[in-house]
Amino acid sequence: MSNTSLDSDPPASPLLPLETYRIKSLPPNAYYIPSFLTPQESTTLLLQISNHPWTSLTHRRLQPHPAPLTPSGHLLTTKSLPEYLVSPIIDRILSLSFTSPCSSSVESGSDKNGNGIFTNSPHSRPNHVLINEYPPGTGISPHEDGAAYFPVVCTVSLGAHIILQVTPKRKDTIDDNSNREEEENNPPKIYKIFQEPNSLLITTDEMYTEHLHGIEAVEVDEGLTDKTVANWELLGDETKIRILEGGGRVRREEVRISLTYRDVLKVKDAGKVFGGRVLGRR
Ligand SMILES: O=C(O)CCC(=O)C(=O)O
Ligand SMILES: [Fe+2]
Repeated sequence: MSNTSLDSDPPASPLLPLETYRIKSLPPNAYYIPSFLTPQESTTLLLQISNHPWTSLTHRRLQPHPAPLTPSGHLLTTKSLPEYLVSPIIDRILSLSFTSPCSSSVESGSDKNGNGIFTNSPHSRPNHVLINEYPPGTGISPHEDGAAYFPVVCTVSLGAHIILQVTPKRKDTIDDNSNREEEENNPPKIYKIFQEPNSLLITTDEMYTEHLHGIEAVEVDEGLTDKTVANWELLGDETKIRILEGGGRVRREEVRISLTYRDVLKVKDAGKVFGGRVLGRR
């Protein structure tokens, strides 16, 4: 007789309405969900990821699923996302709701067309996942994700913690000396978001369109306090204790892997692209 309680780890905590996870100290809008995946789910996912080929960049590696975007920002493929990237992550993302408790629909995704984070996106769900691998001491330069995507990014972190730095985009001040002076006197605010392993970070709206994000290429993150970490209140107790005991310094001891879920606006079915002519819209 099988006893599932013996061979599975405890289920992920029921998801609460999105508002519960809002990072209140940030411009609108960002949400941070600790323990979005269970340790067992994260181990299984890491194993699946390791079975697929990586594209190597200078300091890090990545996997675009189901395919890389074309230079013009199109998703051109006949494939859809593999099942291990859909369940449980997309099901759970779609079950997150702005209005009602969503614990009963966590696995079925039954709330997906209600009042969720992808309700107004063209495909009503993420259709692309970029997996990035960061060995300790590596990062990603400040950038914006741009117009190829619906402005919602859902990032799952695995392996090790990382600090995402978010900063308002500079206004165009090239010929404006007074603005330049003002910016020199008031350096732009840098927000730090501490991403624990197995967490989900959602950024959207002004956070997506008016800010740059990046990760410093360091082995030790420093200056972390309840004042400098934007999502301090949403962190687990163990993490807070680790930061406090380290005097605001935390070493990145392991490789961190992120899965970035987005809805690419323009999708073309590679099977319908013929002689350079697109016969189907999606
Ligand atoms: O790894 C991350 O958390 C950020 C990745 C990122 O910014 C991107 O893929 O555009
Ligand atoms: Fe990005």
